[in-house]
Amino acid sequence: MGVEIQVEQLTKSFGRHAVWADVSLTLPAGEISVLLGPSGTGKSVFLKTLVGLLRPDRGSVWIQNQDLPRLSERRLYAIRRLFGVLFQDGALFGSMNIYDNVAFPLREHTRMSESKIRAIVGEKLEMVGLTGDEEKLPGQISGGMRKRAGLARALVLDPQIILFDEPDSGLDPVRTAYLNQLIIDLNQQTDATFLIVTHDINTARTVPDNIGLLFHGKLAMFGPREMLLSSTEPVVRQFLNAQRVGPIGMSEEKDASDLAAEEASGVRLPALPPIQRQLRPSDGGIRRAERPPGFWCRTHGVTPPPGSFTEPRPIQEVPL
Ligand SMILES: Nc1ncnc2c1ncn2[C@@H]1O[C@H](COP(=O)(O)OP(=O)(O)OP(=O)(O)O)[C@@H](O)[C@H]1O
Repeated sequence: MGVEIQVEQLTKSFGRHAVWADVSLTLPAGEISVLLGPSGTGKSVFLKTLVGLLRPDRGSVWIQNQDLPRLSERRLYAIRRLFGVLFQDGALFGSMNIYDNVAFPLREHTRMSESKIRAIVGEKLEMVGLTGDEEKLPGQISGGMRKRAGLARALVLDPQIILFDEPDSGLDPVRTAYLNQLIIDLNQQTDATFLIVTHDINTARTVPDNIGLLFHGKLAMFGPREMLLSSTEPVVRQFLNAQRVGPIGMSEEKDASDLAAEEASGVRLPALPPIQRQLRPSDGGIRRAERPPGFWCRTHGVTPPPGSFTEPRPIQEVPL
């Protein structure tokens, strides 16, 4: 079972550059959360701060009653064992084949025998669909395969928290769809706590249990998927619907005159699109964190946009 992460008033800057301030949120144990935000708002910095690779200026990251930023290097090292991290490019060692890359954390952090290591590496490679590719070097496989190899490596120590930094960057829509299904299936199998940084709005709308949005140095909103997808808060609405009209401009925040001009021109955001059903495990089972479609809206008296939660239409086969 995954563990809860409680972030309180977290603040990070580099010199005079404030990245974000007073970020507070709880990543519920075993649930999938997505973190969104315009480029440069500090999503990767947030992941690195969670795992203790960067120290915040102030604030707390509570995991199992321990406040990460206050831990000694030795205790931090121990608690990092709870984490698996999938970095953007898979972060594989170019000179090692896929097998050795995936075996690396086991050889570094455990005293397991090579036969035990072989069993675990084989199991994780099978989970991500890379059985048979053990001997290949990272340079000999596609970007999508490198991501999956990076994921297998992130899984070998059976982490209770998995952080994904843009798992879908550089992938075509079909491979992104496969990866999203893999993420849902992995969450069902491991019950770990997932946090995914992504720019892919379709991923954000269909995969997570919770969504967070960083904007202009603050956490604009964090909460259940249906809460954000039905929100009319301007920043959330603009970002989750990938629109130009709204407070977010090309260089992050529009200035007052741009916003006033937009207002005067009478352009309005289009109606909220329907909320799609959340992606489900491929074996037809359920994830522990899964809720029935529309559950949050119903229990909070929110009327979802028309057409929400309808069953996807079966694809009609057209005779050639
Ligand atoms: N080690 C560092 N030293 C100084 N500044 C840094 C460091 N790491 C990140 N930054 C700065 O912090 C800001 C946030 O960077 P980050 O990579 O977290 O953004 P992001 O939201 O993940 O962006 P993108 O969506 O484009 O990947 C950027 O301005 C970046 O230059």
